[in-house]
Amino acid sequence: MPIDSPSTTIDDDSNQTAPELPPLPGDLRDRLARCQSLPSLPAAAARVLDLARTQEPRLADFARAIEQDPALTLRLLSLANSAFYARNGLQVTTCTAAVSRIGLDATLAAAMSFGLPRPGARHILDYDYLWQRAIIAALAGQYLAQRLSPEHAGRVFTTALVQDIGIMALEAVDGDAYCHGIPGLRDHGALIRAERERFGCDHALVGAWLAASWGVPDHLAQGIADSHGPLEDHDISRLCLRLSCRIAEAWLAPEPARAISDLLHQLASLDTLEPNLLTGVLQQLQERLPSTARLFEITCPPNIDAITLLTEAKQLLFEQNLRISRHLAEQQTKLEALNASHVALDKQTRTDSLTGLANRSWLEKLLEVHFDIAKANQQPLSVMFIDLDHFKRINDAHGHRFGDRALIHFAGTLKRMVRGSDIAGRYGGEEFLVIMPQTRRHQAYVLADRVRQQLSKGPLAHAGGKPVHVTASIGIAALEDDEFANVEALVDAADEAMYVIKRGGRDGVGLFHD
Ligand SMILES: Nc1nc2c(ncn2[C@@H]2O[C@H](COP(=O)(O)OP(=O)(O)OP(=O)(O)O)[C@@H](O)[C@H]2O)c(=O)[nH]1
Repeated sequence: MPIDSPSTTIDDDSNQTAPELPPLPGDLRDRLARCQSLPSLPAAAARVLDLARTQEPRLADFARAIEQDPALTLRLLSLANSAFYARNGLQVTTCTAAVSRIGLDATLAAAMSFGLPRPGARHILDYDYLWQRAIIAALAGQYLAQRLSPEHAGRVFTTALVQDIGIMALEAVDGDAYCHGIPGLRDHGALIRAERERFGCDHALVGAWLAASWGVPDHLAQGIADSHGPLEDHDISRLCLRLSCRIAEAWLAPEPARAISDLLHQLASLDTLEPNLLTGVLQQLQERLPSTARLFEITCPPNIDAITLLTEAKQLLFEQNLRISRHLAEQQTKLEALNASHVALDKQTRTDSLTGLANRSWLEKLLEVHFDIAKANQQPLSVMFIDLDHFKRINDAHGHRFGDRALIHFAGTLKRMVRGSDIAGRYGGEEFLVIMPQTRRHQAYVLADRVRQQLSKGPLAHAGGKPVHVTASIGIAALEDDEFANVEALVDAADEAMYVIKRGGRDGVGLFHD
């Protein structure tokens, strides 16, 4: 029920059973129960609450209960005659008319807040700040709820107004120790953390316990207990309440524009809220805070121009986003550089450092993959095992470095001769392996013989101006008849075919099986 629409019920669903409140830590509950100076309700407010709990409360009964307390009556009359409620300009003079005009939720809120401790010398805590926070949250929450869930606007107003009564209770129970043990009231997040560390729970739960002990409707106590939850909540009245205290904190922050910009940033990720809603809330606060502060007899919170505040906040948010995207771009560049070095590193671990061909472990990994593919798709796959002949003699005759150059030269020749889909690698020493996917043994044979002929055609290198010829023994095995259980068997077969050639006099190509 919105605060400005009179009704004789507190809230449409106020009689629904709310979930039970989480229990207070045992020792704190005992201390609260023993404490003589907890905030209490004036008798008139207690009677208003009693009436609110009855099945069908009547307007006249409320008015009679309030009339018992002249100060509360005066407060209600001024509320009903304030600019917000007296839109038609007519003044009300009786309690019944006042209750009828402002609605029962606002009546309840006024009655409850009337009994709460006021700013004064007795308190160490900044009660001015607490009260300012309370009325800003109440107005903000009410505005939000009127737009998002009008039937809950009254409830949100009342709950937001009294959501921090737990702070008053903790001050009463723990005195100076509490006031000096907390980091102040202005950073609510830090306050909550300090309370949880000190008492095992925060003031929201204590406030809910206190409100329940006054006999408030269950939903009100539950609302107080829920008030510190995250903004990501699809329950609209909870969201309005939680957002209301964040708005209050931002309005009262030393740098409101920065605080609102942080809030805008948080709201950007919520799909439940339209960003423009915040503009309306801030304008509403600017308009209504002075009169509401007068009604509650507290110092008026700073008068901030809503439009300027939002413009500054959006500018700060824009600058912050710009900083974030610059930072992201820098991170991205770093990541790319890291990836590039990783790729380079990875390439190093895959290639043979002398020839630049695939090394043995990479060859084996690739062969595993091609072997599985060929088996699964019943495709041919051939491997060629090449062993250069009498290589020891080359090294012995011309030196190891010359041998190295010969190996590099052969690797280059081999790479140029194989197809793009083939993989040529150095298996070890003067041994090379070529993997030929989708290649039948007779096709592999043609390539192998071409390699052999290429070696015999021209010298592999020159030593002292003289050509140095190298021949090769080549063995081929093919996965055509499904006879090889694994890659090792296939490579062994090619190796065996190569050895047949070696034993037969070298410089030739042999097929496994032949
Ligand atoms: N220069 C050079 N020589 C290598 C390298 N790896 C292996 N070798 C040499 O290759 C030769 C292989 O000798 P063997 O296994 O006896 O075979 P081979 O002399 O080629 O004779 P067959 O294989 O029987 O024809 C050895 O002398 C190795 O030192 C290398 O990276 N660089």
